[in-house]
Amino acid sequence: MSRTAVPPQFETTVAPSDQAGLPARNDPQILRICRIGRKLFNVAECIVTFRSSANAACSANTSSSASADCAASQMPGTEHAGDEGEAAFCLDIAPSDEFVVVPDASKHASLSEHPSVRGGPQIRFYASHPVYGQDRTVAGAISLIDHAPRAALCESERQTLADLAGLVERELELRIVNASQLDLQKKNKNLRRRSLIDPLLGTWNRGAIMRILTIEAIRCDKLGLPLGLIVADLDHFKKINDTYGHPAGDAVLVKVASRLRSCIRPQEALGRYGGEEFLIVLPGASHDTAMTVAERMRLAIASQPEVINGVTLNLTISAGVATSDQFPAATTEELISRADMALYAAKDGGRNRVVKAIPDSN
Ligand SMILES: Nc1nc2c(ncn2[C@@H]2O[C@H](COP(=O)(O)OP(=O)(O)OP(=O)(O)O)[C@@H](O)[C@H]2O)c(=O)[nH]1
Repeated sequence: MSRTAVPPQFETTVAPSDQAGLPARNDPQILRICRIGRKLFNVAECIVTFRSSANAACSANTSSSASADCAASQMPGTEHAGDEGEAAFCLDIAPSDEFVVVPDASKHASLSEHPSVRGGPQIRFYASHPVYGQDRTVAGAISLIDHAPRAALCESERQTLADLAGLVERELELRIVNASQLDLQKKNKNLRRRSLIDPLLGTWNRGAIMRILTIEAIRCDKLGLPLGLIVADLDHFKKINDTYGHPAGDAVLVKVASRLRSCIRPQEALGRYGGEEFLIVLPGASHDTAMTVAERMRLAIASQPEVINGVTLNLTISAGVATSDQFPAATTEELISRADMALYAAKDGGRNRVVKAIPDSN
């Protein structure tokens, strides 16, 4: 439906504003202020309207329907005939940077032509105070509407309307603070996550897997559960780098990490302990279980060649296993050292094998 042009003194000057933090339509806090305004002034309607970045559509001289693009809060339960309702009337009138009062719109030179004055809700009295955003530009307005003519507002009434506008401004400020706090929390979370993840492999990095190991060791100890550790290392990886280049070596590491990850359960953790060395933490895993997982990992790598840049590579890993049920008095560092020693034994033994840590014989 085409809209009646509003008089120049009420014309919306289109200035796209930042919408972040603008209250939603029928925001409960803004509605509360509207209810207070309605009661205080004993008027039919108290309406808060905001400019949105879609305000181009709110321009008085466009023919498109604008109210859907602009936020308007009003008392619930009031009747509106589409664009001819009170909210649409307020949205038609630009949030001026001055206090505006029209005692009888039907006698106003240009507003008398507005469809909401000539017919529809029969608007007569109209008063409005600007609402400022954080940048001190006009963000919207708080308006009073009545269906009978009224006297212009006295000084103290103007002050009351200005105070209500101040409350709306406070709500806007709160929303902006809340929005930036949420944004900050999200960024912090992402940063924290990034600081724990290996950027190449997407596994836990060394710091993170060590923390997981410490936490799980304490938890398992409290629950009387064993804790299993696997240290796994790619065999002859230097040769791959030297033959096919570092990027191909990186691609191999990514594939190996992915295969290793497929061998563990969600409560177990895979971390990059060094260049091509992985540490796997298995909470609740006994010696036998940890050996089974390590053997599953070895097979997952060795059973099928990997194709990198069109080159087929037969990969293998060696692994050392140590568990707390084997070494009940060991610290986490000692357990890692035991698993490491077993890994060296696997390398010495010819690679592509799993070796368990041997308790001292005395
Ligand atoms: N492409 C790539 N190579 C890495 C990365 N980190 C470490 N390396 C390489 O991994 C290789 C490890 O070599 P070595 O320690 O001799 O181990 P290896 O050749 O696998 O021999 P064994 O472990 O004894 O079987 C070195 O060439 C490192 O440069 C990485 O992130 N990307």
